Amino acid sequence: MTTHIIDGKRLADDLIAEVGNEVRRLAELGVPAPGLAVVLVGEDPASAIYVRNKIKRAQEAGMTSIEKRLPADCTQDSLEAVVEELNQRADVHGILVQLPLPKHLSEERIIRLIAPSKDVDGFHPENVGLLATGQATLIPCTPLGCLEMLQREIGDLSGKHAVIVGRSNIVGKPMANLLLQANCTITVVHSRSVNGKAIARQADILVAAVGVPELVDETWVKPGAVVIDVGINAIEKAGKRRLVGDVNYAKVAPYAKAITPVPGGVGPMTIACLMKNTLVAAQHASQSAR
Ligand SMILES: NC(=O)C1=CN([C@@H]2O[C@H](COP(=O)(O)OP(=O)(O)OC[C@H]3O[C@@H](n4cnc5c(N)ncnc54)[C@H](OP(=O)(O)O)[C@@H]3O)[C@@H](O)[C@H]2O)C=CC1
Ligand SMILES: Nc1nc(=O)c2c([nH]1)NC[C@@H]1CN(c3ccc(C(=O)N[C@@H](CCC(=O)O)C(=O)O)cc3)C=[N+]21
Repeated sequence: MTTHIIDGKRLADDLIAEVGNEVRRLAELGVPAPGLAVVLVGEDPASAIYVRNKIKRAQEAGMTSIEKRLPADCTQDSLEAVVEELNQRADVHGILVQLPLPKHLSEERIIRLIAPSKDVDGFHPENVGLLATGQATLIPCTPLGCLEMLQREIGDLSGKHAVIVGRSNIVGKPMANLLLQANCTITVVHSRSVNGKAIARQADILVAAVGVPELVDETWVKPGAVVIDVGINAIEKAGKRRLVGDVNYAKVAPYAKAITPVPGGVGPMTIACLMKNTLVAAQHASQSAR
């Protein structure tokens, strides 16, 4: 069996080029460039890299971007003031607050404060509810990127058994909702599941979003399954820092019909979907201004 390696980097480049074309088309009609604001609290180096990537990709797509940095020890009030200012700004169409926040800050309160129409992460309870009822326009970027890759790989997903390992609000739960809407049969496995591995082995589509480096090996995978590895874990190997997923790629790849690599899989698609969501938010803003 030859395994298809799903090239998330190339798909992301294509998607960003498409978004860029639409941004330029709108500019010719006099629609202002979509604006993305990224808020980063603290100095976490990994977060800083993602934020830099997001800003670079926004520029590639012809969007404006602004970065707001706050110190790790900032107050809840000062962070809320930043979000409120961004909510008011007409040139900002998308707001992303990089998570996780330092422990002393309330993520829930910050997410609720972001205007739902600018919530390009799709984390506001209003957008979560719209997703759950099949009415969403702003869908969480990571699950959206995974769905796009699955549809390109498989086509119609109807009737496929999808097992999602992980039930976080940012990946596992919205992934389950999206795949349910795509007519998959869904099972969600988490840390309290009994024999999650045996359940995973029944999957036609296996999505790993666990945050445990290389947890999923070949004993979790039915031969011929399509495997999506959401995990991004920095580990030390032979004295060097390296990124690995939640899937043991070398062990799983020979059995999978198709698999996403790390890096170069879900990560770049997440950022491309963020650009797509920012465009969608800007289009809505220009329609409601008319
Ligand atoms: N590529 C991208 O763009 C993104 C990548 N990520 C990466 O994806 C991974 C998951 O992120 P996120 O969802 O935020 O992580 P969380 O830590 O929020 O959630 C992890 C989930 O995995 C479950 N879990 C933990 N250990 C096991 C286990 N041994 N067996 C079964 N389930 C387990 C937890 O269960 P319980 O709920 O019971 O605790 C939890 O539901 C991370 O590696 C993260 O870095 C995240 C976001 C975007
Ligand atoms: N509000 C919020 N929204 C998020 O979407 C969000 C977040 N907070 N916090 C952190 C996680 C993580 N995340 C990644 C995005 C892109 C890559 C990415 O581009 N990865 C590249 C390589 C990156 C590298 O080399 O370090 C790849 O996998 O090929 C990774 C991880 C978004 N997240």
